[in-house]
Amino acid sequence: MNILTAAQTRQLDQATIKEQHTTSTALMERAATALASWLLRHYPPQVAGEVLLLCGPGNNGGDGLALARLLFGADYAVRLALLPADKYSDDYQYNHHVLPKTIPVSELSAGALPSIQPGTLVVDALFGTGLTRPLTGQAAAVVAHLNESGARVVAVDMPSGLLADAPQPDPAAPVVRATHTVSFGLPKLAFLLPQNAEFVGEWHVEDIGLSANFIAQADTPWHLTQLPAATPRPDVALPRRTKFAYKNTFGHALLLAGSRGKVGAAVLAAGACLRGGVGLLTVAVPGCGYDIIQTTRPEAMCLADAQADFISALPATKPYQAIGIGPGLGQDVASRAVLEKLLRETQVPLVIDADALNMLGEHRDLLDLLPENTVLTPHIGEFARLTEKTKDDYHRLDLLRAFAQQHRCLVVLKGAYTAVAAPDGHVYFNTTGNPGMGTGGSGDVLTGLLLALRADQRLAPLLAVRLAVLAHGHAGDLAAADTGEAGLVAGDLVQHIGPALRQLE
Ligand SMILES: NC(=O)C1=CN([C@@H]2O[C@H](COP(=O)(O)OP(=O)(O)OC[C@H]3O[C@@H](n4cnc5c(N)ncnc54)[C@H](OP(=O)(O)O)[C@@H]3O)[C@@H](O)[C@H]2O)[C@H](O)CC1
Ligand SMILES: [K+]
Repeated sequence: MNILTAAQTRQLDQATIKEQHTTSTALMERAATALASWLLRHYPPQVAGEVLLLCGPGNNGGDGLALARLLFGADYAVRLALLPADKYSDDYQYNHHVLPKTIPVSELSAGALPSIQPGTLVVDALFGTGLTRPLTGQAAAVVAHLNESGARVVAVDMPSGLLADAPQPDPAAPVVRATHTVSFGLPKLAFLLPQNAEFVGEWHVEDIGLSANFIAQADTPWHLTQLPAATPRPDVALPRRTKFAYKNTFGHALLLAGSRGKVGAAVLAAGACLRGGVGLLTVAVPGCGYDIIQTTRPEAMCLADAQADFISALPATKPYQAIGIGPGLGQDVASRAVLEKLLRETQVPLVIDADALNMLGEHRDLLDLLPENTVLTPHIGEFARLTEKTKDDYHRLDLLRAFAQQHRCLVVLKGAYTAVAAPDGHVYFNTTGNPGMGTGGSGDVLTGLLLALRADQRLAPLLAVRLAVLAHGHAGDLAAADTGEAGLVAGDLVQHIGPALRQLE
């Protein structure tokens, strides 16, 4: 699924109107109907109490006016407060004209701020994708008043004051802190960035029949990776295994991992690789890890390094279709020499994680040795060590795209919406997973899963990476359903990889 800019959503409206021979007024009615049905599901009249709708002068406000009419018809207690402006959109004026006369309407003029009780449910229909500059004056005063009220806020399309696809020019300008943001057709880029979470709240997307063709062919570097069942046009799926598939199809992977006190990372990554469907797995660990791997992962073959505490030698890399290095590796200079030798010696698909990433960060010259389509899996801190300190999440996305293009690699930037950047600069935001996965070893599991799918000879590099990230998050969601988010441990992820992958077929 593509993610569009604010400007593209306006073109999407026009494309929909033309393609479906409908009108903007009818499209607004679809939006309002979707909003009303969302509210009926999440805040039915007896739960909502009084609903106060704050409406701006454009089509965001128009959505609010149309919604007020529908809620009023559904027996909600509705009150309106309108922001005065020197011009109003046509669809705003239409919905203002057809508003039931018995709905109380006040004006958000200078000094007259609406009374908002903590129990009031506020609908923020002040500004949406038409916002072009920071809020000032009366609009800013209303938003500040709303944020202080402690009321539950449902934002229409965007929390007012936030731009859909760019950083705030004035961080001091007020932005609505919404409990929920309900948008149409597809999420905005702003919804996927951690710095905006306090304003967006929990985001939802309602289908209002917007032109799927326009969305599909829109020119954008931003995309979503969704479960096949979650989208009418799945663009990632795991091919089913044919009867005559055999071990070589699914590859022989080598995992270089572990050091004294961190052999568990190797155990977790190995387990994930095996559960991820790899044909054969060989795990190279320091001497201290040999018995541990052989005992905990009998399905894997094991190579013990001559050194007891860390990996000091690179095994022969020829027999493998993919090689992973990093989980629990430690920072010993001998292990760094192994990484450098691996980079110099092989063109086999690589997955580089954790300590091995930090080694690349400290020795940037090694980046020039990365084979094409190498997979790097930094979290935000590791990415900063690979590039530079970033001023905000948008700047980090620019750096991410530039890095992937410069080094022709696939970068998995781990976070709430893990972003996969491809060598062509396109970015795919993952939509599965939960905060319970912020637990030790979760990254080791992802590395193992990435290694398994990169060893799968049927999968192109980008598809393998998107599927691994999707399955990892989905395994986390399946596991959290059993253990709860707090109780989730990385081993639970390994246990749920099989069921997660089955839902991607
Ligand atoms: N397909 C869809 O997603 C649909 C979306 N709909 C809704 O339409 C809005 C977008 O409506 P639009 O009229 O383009 O703009 P807004 O309502 O967001 O803003 C209204 C005007 O406010 C002015 N503006 C911009 N920034 C500020 C500011 N900081 N302070 C004051 N005023 C501001 C701006 O006009 P200017 O000429 O002053 O720039 C805006 O035009 C979308 O969000 C959805 O809610 C459709 O209803 C259904 C389909
Ligand atoms: K809004």
